[in-house]
Amino acid sequence: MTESQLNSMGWGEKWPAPAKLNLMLRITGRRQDGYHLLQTVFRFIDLCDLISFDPAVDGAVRLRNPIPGVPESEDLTVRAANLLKQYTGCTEGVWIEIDKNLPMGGGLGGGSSDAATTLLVLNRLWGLGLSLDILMELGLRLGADVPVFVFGRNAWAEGVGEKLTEVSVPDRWVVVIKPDCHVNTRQIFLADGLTRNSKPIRMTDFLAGDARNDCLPIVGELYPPITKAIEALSRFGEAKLTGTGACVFAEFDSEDLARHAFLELSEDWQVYFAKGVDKSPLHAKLGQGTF
Ligand SMILES: C[C@](O)(CO)[C@H](O)COP(=O)(O)OP(=O)(O)OC[C@H]1O[C@@H](n2ccc(N)nc2=O)[C@H](O)[C@@H]1O
Ligand SMILES: Nc1ncnc2c1ncn2[C@@H]1O[C@H](COP(=O)(O)OP(=O)(O)OP(=O)(O)O)[C@@H](O)[C@H]1O
Repeated sequence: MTESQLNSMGWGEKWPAPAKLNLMLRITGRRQDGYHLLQTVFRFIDLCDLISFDPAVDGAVRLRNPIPGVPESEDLTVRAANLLKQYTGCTEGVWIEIDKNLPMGGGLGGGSSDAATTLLVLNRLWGLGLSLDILMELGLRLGADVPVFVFGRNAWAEGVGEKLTEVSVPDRWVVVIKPDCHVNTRQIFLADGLTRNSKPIRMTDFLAGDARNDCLPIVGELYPPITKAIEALSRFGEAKLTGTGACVFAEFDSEDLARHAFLELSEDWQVYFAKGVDKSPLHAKLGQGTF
């Protein structure tokens, strides 16, 4: 096949892997296997990693640019591609290249989103014909945040984050601070002082303003830079923690106010400026066709 034929199929193209924010997060219980039952609202933003795929003739799954500190076989894109091969018996190989823009250990779900993009795009490029439901189920085996990135719409989530209902949240501009620390999600979920018995709420309660994150007290205690970032962002808007952190964010109705906050905070912090979107940029690029 010629290079232009391969490109027209989507090989060699850059596919987005967007970030998510948790607009609220309640921990309502714990399963026998230790995983926590949550209620959360996932909101997509337009900050993205970019991932490209090229055919590999030897049938292996390989990374062109492994992420420092993450062994190639543990990278979530490699695990996602190998899971697809194992599940379907597909014998194809692939070279994966990740332009990493999303901070790691930030609560923006970067690794999970990279995995979801790999599942969806290779399903298309390898012609596997798996449904969105099956891809979400495979995604859940890789991490609790992967299914929503396969789902591709802002969502109210329950279970460990895999029971998803599409929701409409207001269009907003977003400023995100990445404090200078990495939060280990597992450590937070194992912490003694973590609230694990929040009363479940309904979507209408969230829309009426009940939007706390149960991880914040313990995360703030363990990571002082996150408390400082919340204080700094609170000068401009309602500052919240996404997931287990480390990132904190505020939403703005006005682009000008968001830009003002972004510029002021940029002097002292690693800051990102983003726009909330209803649909994952990956799904927008994949279009309506079969997955
Ligand atoms: C905090 C959130 O980001 C909210 O969206 C997610 O719940 C975390 O999702 P994730 O990073 O994909 O998490 P995983 O990679 O599945 O799990 C990391 C570790 O966090 C703990 N974990 C995670 C999710 C969950 N609902 N309960 C848990 O107890 C488990 O100990 C697990 O070993
Ligand atoms: N492609 C990848 N990109 C980023 N991290 C990866 C990747 N593959 C594996 N990882 C591992 O996953 C860990 C968590 O990374 P990630 O960026 O998803 O964190 P996060 O934003 O806190 O995610 P979450 O909100 O889902 O908890 C990293 O520290 C790294 O060890």
